[in-house]
Parts: sequence; C-alpha cells; structure tokens
Amino acid sequence: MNYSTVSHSLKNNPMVPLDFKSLHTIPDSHEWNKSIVVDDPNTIEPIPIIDLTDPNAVSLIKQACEKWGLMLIINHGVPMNIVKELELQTYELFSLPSERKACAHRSEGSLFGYGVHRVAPFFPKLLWSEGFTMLGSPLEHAAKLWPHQPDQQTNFCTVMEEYQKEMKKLSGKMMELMLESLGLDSDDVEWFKPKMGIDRAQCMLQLNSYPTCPDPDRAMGLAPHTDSSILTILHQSSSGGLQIHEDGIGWIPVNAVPGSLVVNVGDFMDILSNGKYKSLYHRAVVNNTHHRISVAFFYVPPSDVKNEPLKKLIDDDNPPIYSPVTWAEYLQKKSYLDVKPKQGT
Ligand SMILES: O=C(O)CCC(=O)C(=O)O
Ligand SMILES: [Fe+2]
Repeated sequence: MNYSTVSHSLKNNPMVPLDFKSLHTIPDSHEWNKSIVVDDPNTIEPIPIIDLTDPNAVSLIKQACEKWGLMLIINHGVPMNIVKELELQTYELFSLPSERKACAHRSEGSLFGYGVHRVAPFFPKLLWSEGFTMLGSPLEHAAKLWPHQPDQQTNFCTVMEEYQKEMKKLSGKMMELMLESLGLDSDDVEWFKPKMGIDRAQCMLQLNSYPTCPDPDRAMGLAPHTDSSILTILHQSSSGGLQIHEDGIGWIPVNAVPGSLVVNVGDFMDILSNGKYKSLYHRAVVNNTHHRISVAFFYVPPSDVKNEPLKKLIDDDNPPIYSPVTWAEYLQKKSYLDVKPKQGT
C-alpha cells in the first residue's frame, strides 16, 4: 500500500490518532469532563524516591507498594545517555507527518505499531495522544516510517533495542526486590529463575506522545486505567503529566524528577501478592505549552502461564482473593471502565 492509499483508508478511523498539530480547538469527539487534580498537592505526603543502592531499599519498596502502588527509583543503573537518546528518537517518530505515521499503523488484531493507546477503545471519548508499541526490534515499522532514510531506521532500532535490554534487566531486578519485600524469592514463581538465567516474562515497550493542546482542561491525554502488567517502568519527559488516584483524596500529580524512573504496581503483582500490593490507578493529562512524551515498559507474565496468589501468602486467615488466570484470559475479561481485577475472574 502506498502513502496516499494508506492515509485514505485510515481517515476518520477512530483507531488512528488525529493530526493534533492542525487543531486549534477541541473537537466534540475529544472533549472530556474530567475530575480535577487535588487543590494543593503540597499538602500531600511526597511520593517516595527510592535509591536502589540503599541497604534499606527492600523495606522502602514494601512501604511504597503498600501505600502508593508506585515509587520513583534512582541509582537504577540505566545510563542517562540511553534515556536521552530514547527521548530524541521518540520525538523524531512523533514529529513525522500524520500520513507517514499512518503507514506504520497496527494491523488488525496486532498489538504492535502506531495507533491510539490500547485503553482508548474502552472509553466513549477519544484521547489527546498517540502511541507506538513494540516487542523487540521495531525494524518492520521503522522501514515504513523512514523508507528513504536507512540510517534513521538503524538509529531508531538501535536505541529502542538498547533501552529494552536495560529495562528487561531492571524489571527482573525490581521483580526480585518486590518478591523479597513480600517475604518471597524467585523459587516461588515458576517462570522466574534469574539466577539460572530464566526470566520468561514478556516485555513490551510503549512510546506515548501527548501533543500540545489548545484547551488542556477539556481534553484527556490518557484515560484512567491500571496496567495489565506485573510492574511497569515509566520515563516521562520533564513537563510531567502523570497523575495517580488516591481514594478519598483524588488525583495527585507525579512530577518528573531528573534521573529517576517511575515504577508502578500492575494487575498481575496485585494477583500474585493476593491484593497486598494493589495495582495503581493512573492517567495522563496534557498541557498547552509542551509536546509531552512518556515511555512505558510493561513487564508481563508469560501469556500461557496461570497466575494466582503465591502459595506462601495464603493461609486460613488469608484465603486467595483471585482465581488462576493467564495473561491472555485476563485481557479478554478486563474492562477498563471497571478496572480493578475481580475476585473469581
Ligand atoms: O504517560 C504517562 O505518564 C502514563 C503512560 C501509561 O500509563 C501507559 O502507557 O500505560
Ligand atoms: Fe499505564
């Protein structure tokens, strides 16, 4: 399919992001009446920043997972030059003309390539954002994005692969630390034996773009959701925009702290921990001065393995609150409008 056929066939398809640059007002399709952020975020306890080299890291992680479902980590071992390159390449992709990005649109039934965020189809209004999802090398899509720039294809793929390698290492480490914080270790998870070089987790990288918005209060960057991962590692550009929900308080902004990465609890850590660590309900908002980007790395269980509360966390006083479920089954059942995983599902 050539450039013009692609752009014609995808026009007016709600699964294809709008050309946001050309919009000076919010179309009705994208207008949200969203609940606002807490009045004075300074009155709220600060979100923990955990130094992974701190000898008390495990107990700090436990507190953060129990109270917030989220933490910022520093001294995580990911070289900052790779993060910088990741940002540059992400902007490079999303700055392409809409018609060019549409050439790398996800094919029917596929999770990978360019398009709206995976949660978008579950909401009645559209989002002020666009995304690109990959697993391993994004070469096939890079060739469609930059057909006449082989060097740019190579640069994009090299940076994305390098970052995924770093994230896979860091996720394995976070998984070990979180298990330890629950009084467990890798022997308790059948597919996770890092000391023997076995980590069968699936890993997905999601680039998110939130173009500058003419009326940010009436638009939504990314609708409230929980992640269908065990844990997620997020890098957000300096303008911030991530918000988390605390029952009884409301939406709290998570500011970008240079050099840190955000780690949040996903639905499958909630299941494995038998609800001790709740998955984080979060959203992203937009602004009228900066084109914001974020990059989320989802650490997901192997799709064919049944996940259930880990045996050592179960006794007469703590019966399992979740039934065994594979990732694939869970995705079929999950509804983002009612996001918390349910007992018996
Ligand atoms: O952009 C953000 O801050 C959040 C991204 C996110 O939650 C996701 O991709 O699942
Ligand atoms: Fe998310």
